[in-house]
Amino acid sequence: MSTHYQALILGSGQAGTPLASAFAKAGHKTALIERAHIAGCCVNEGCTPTKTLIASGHVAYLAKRGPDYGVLVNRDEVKVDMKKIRQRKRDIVDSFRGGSERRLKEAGVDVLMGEGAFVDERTVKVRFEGGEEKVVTADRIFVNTGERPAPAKLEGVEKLDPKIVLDSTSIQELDEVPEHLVVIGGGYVGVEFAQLMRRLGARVSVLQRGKQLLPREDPEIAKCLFDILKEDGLDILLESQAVGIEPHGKGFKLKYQEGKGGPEKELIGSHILFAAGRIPNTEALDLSAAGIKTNSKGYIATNPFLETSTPNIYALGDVKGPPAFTHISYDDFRILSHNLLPSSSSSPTPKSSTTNRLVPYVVYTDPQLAHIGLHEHEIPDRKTIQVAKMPMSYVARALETDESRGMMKAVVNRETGLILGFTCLGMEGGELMAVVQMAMMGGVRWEVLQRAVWAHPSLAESLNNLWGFLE
Ligand SMILES: Cc1cc2nc3c(=O)[nH]c(=O)nc-3n(C[C@H](O)[C@H](O)[C@H](O)COP(=O)(O)OP(=O)(O)OC[C@H]3O[C@@H](n4cnc5c(N)ncnc54)[C@H](O)[C@@H]3O)c2cc1C
Ligand SMILES: NC(=O)c1ccc[n+]([C@@H]2O[C@H](COP(=O)([O-])OP(=O)(O)OC[C@H]3O[C@@H](n4cnc5c(N)ncnc54)[C@H](O)[C@@H]3O)[C@@H](O)[C@H]2O)c1
Repeated sequence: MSTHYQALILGSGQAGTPLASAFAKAGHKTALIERAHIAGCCVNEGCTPTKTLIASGHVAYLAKRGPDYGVLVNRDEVKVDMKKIRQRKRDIVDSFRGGSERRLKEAGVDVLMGEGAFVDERTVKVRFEGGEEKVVTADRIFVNTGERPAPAKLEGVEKLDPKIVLDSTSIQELDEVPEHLVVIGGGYVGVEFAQLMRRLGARVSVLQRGKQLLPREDPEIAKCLFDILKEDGLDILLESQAVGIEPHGKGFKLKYQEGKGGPEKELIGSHILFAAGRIPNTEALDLSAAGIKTNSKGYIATNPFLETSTPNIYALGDVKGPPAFTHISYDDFRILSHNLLPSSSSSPTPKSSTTNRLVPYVVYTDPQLAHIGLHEHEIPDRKTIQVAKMPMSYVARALETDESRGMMKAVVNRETGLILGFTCLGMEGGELMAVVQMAMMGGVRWEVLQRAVWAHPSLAESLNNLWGFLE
């Protein structure tokens, strides 16, 4: 016999988890189906653990730079304890996940720890670990099943010891620093882990297929990050493609083509990290049984109200395609709870949607790469805009801290003075970007920021000076 729910959530991601609590608290009979762990990728294998590990990497980096600040340590004696670093990461993840589990329980959500698959547009079958199954039906179904790392695709990879073939999840469980880590892919995952492992003491080589790191970023910013990572001792091979791999001692020999049409070369490494993108968790769902359409890349197609092609089925977070960020998934939760749960306010508000949503993000390299709005290359008519660029070495706070690598760049509308986009590759770039985000949200012209009184010596103070570079 099936159990009927008013709201059924598939996947405990960054939208589904709070949505389940919100529905349950509003008095709806609600269930959440999760096949691996409550709180999804972000908490268990994404943002939380990586930013915790990166904090250890930052301390290692600063410890080695002690003498630059007059703090006398022997650079060569700075050692890392990978088991301790991993335990610190595990503890923080456990505590965050525990918080999510507790909130679901307190809200009265039925949590079903198993894999969900559609039977039809109202029915889902849950398969539990032991093989038992349960059928549930629901008035509304929300899919928040996220993505996972694209599988390692390289001729010969199956012959390697699986312990040295890593993805963004397994690399976080290493108990020692790799001797020579080769990273395939220079996207967000690739650059964050590459710099982290270098700081912890590994030799690191990055193979990036495209002609710049982080292909979606402004080329000038990407080049600036490239130079910073090179300065930190990373080998970065652009326009390079892995061709094949074979076991070599305890590690491997990687054959790759360097540069477009360049010669075939070899690289000896101890561990290989595949960071060449992520794929949606949709196969297990049997979407066709519920008539849910996907786009050409396999992501669930939704309209701006997050409705799928099947009435009363919604998709949230990464499973509906990029941008794939926790805060975007969380905003999907906000949109649906606003549209579907009656508000306590007496005056009705318009339906929320994803239309014109601002998408800020931060890549947690050091310095951080933070961005919001449009890039210069995304604006078709160059005559309508003005661009300002300023090196971080003009920022007093960055100089005083001796973390002045990087640059910032803003794009404004020439006529209205409104800010269209802002990037900061600089220390605490995410915090500075948030200041500009506020201005963009409020429709504040750049001149207002130029004239504002900012506390000295804050990073925000640089917003007095940046606009002097508008060309
Ligand atoms: C290494 C790494 C670092 C990242 N760092 C950041 C960062 O710093 N900042 C940021 O904003 N974003 C970051 N991200 C991206 C971020 O983690 C995701 O955008 C975020 O987790 C949103 O995911 P989601 O809500 O779509 O679902 P997810 O968090 O992916 O959760 C989906 C859940 O669904 C479950 N599931 C899948 N299929 C089924 C099924 N059939 N039945 C039941 N359950 C199922 C999965 O087990 C999972 O728990 C990072 C990602 C990675 C990999
Ligand atoms: N700080 C953050 O917010 C953060 C951190 C990590 C991940 N994420 C999210 O996760 C998403 C996925 O990140 P990702 O880095 O896995 O994917 P990605 O798609 O951003 O980057 C993959 C990179 O690999 C390269 N590539 C692909 N195939 C290759 C090959 N065969 N050889 C060499 N290079 C190859 C691509 O050119 C690209 O640069 C991101 O887009 C982001 O939304 C966010």
